[in-house]
Amino acid sequence: MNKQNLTIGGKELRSRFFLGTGRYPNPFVQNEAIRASDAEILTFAIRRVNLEAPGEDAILQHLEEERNFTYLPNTSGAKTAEEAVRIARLARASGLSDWIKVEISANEKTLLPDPIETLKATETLVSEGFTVLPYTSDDPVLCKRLEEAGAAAVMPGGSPIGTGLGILNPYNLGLIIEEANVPIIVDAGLGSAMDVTQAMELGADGVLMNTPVARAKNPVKMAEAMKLAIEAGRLSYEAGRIPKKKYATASSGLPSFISN
Ligand SMILES: CC(=O)[C@@H](O)[C@H](O)COP(=O)(O)O
Repeated sequence: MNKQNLTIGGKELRSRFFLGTGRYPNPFVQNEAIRASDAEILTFAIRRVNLEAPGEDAILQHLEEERNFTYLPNTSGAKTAEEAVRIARLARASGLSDWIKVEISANEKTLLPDPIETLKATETLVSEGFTVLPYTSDDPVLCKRLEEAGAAAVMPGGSPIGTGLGILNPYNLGLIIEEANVPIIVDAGLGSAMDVTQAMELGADGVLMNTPVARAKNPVKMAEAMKLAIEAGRLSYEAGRIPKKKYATASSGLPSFISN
């Protein structure tokens, strides 16, 4: 079967796995998990990076140099559009990337994204030439507005960051995917390979995860499990599942190519 690669901001990606770099037990495990995930896009909080010398940074210096990663720095910690825009400009000025994950939350308890500030920041950063991937709530109207504002991909949450609760509203997510003309990446709240497969079978173009890999008992094995779940879910989506029915049909009947 012909598998189509994902393209974001004009860049063709071989992997649909977006991986966070925080909270691993140590840099060695982080590196092995990244390798096992086969992720190409790595995200990290800009506020945790030493922007004076990104090459010597504690997070980034451990990443294998031979692999060709695309960095997706994120604005986590920002509480307003103004703060997020300032952080993004700093990251670009220090040579990190002009790809930016807009992440704005004011509520420490839920870390849910602020929809209004997220839209404002997206509009500003798009107008400044950034490739913008906003992390947002799973609201179909808002996701459409972000697409119209020029987001290169839209990233609705499955559930709050770090909860591992999985996809709380598959109905909304299905609508978002159905309506979208840009890639939809499910970002945050996934906990297991089952959640990932569900996201991909709903038709998501990719998933972004950090906690379920970094905090697993064995992050390297979990990174591989998530990679396989992404591939299986995508393949199943492309193959087209059977419709759900209320009553049984004997599966031992004659094949349709004989009975017809
Ligand atoms: C690293 C990052 O960007 C997180 O803020 C992201 O939203 C992932 O969430 P989980 O940690 O729940 O996978």
